[in-house]
Amino acid sequence: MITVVDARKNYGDFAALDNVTLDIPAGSLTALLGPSGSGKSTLLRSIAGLEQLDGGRIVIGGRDVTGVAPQKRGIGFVFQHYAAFKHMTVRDNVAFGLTIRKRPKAEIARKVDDLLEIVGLDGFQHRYPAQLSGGQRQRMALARALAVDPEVLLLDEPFGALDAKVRADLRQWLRRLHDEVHVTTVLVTHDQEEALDVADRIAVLNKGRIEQVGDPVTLYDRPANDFVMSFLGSVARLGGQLVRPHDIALDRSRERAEALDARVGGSPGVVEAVVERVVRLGFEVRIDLRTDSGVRFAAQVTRAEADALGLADGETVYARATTGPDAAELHPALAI
Ligand SMILES: Nc1ncnc2c1ncn2[C@@H]1O[C@H](COP(=O)(O)OP(=O)(O)OP(=O)(O)O)[C@@H](O)[C@H]1O
Repeated sequence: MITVVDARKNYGDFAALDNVTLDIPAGSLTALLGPSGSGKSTLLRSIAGLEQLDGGRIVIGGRDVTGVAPQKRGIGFVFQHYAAFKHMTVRDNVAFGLTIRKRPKAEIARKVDDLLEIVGLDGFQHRYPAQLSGGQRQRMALARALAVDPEVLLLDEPFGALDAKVRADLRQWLRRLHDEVHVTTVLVTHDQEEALDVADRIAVLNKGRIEQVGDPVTLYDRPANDFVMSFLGSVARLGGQLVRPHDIALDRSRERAEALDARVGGSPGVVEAVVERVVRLGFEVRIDLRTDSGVRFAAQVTRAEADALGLADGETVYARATTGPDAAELHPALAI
């Protein structure tokens, strides 16, 4: 378990961390998610001891490490841009932490072989970092960080420099690795899809403060505020209220829309809009809409629903939210 208590970090007058308190459970894979400049890296680097806090405490596994040097905190760290010794082979890079700790040669050899297998790099022992792809280098960096059996693994946008496909593959791989190795892992990312996909807990940061902490489903379904809601996925503003595009239903008849809407507590009401565009996204269909007053929003429906509506550009529809703030439990009843 990592506990951050009232952490403060200032750069001049600017509070990069503004009294952050956070518990990171042992064995979890926790994502620190937030926009650029929200303080994610500062928090991660403070846990690592690479930044000194101006106030507050960091406790790792029951030990207050606030004033402890980074190399004595029992952490492994992986950065966005791999930091490897270019003149050393993959094997020697992974072995580095063990070699400087003067561990017996046989133990090092066994451990490095095991780790290279876990990260899918067996057969690459004798290559140099320049002979690896970006994704392979990041996996090597992970093996190196894991070699010294850290209590905590800290990852700062480890896949940030890679292209989208490799990135998606590596996060699946990280999830499986974590299920195997179970080391308490903290991942910094600004990508909500990455956080929702890989983490079992997410802490959402904004302007040096924590907005909400929870598991992905809770954060997505019950965001604490508008910031968390918009940051965790696309949203539409319907009658002044934020609604997810797939929580909007469309009707051609105002009467029917109003009758169904009356059953949703706290709903923003029925909004008349004109179809600007119908975009087929495989199984789902996005319908771009515009109200009389020029407000644009999108609804996302299944293909079957879109076909039943038979919408074309320029037609008028009546939009309503299928979930309201006080009536989430009504949602299934409305799926008619
Ligand atoms: N050494 C520094 N000196 C001055 N300001 C800094 C320093 N390091 C970070 N900051 C500021 O602190 C704030 C938080 O930075 P941090 O790197 O933690 O953000 P982040 O959420 O990780 O953003 P990104 O996703 O862009 O890396 C930013 O406004 C940044 O400009």
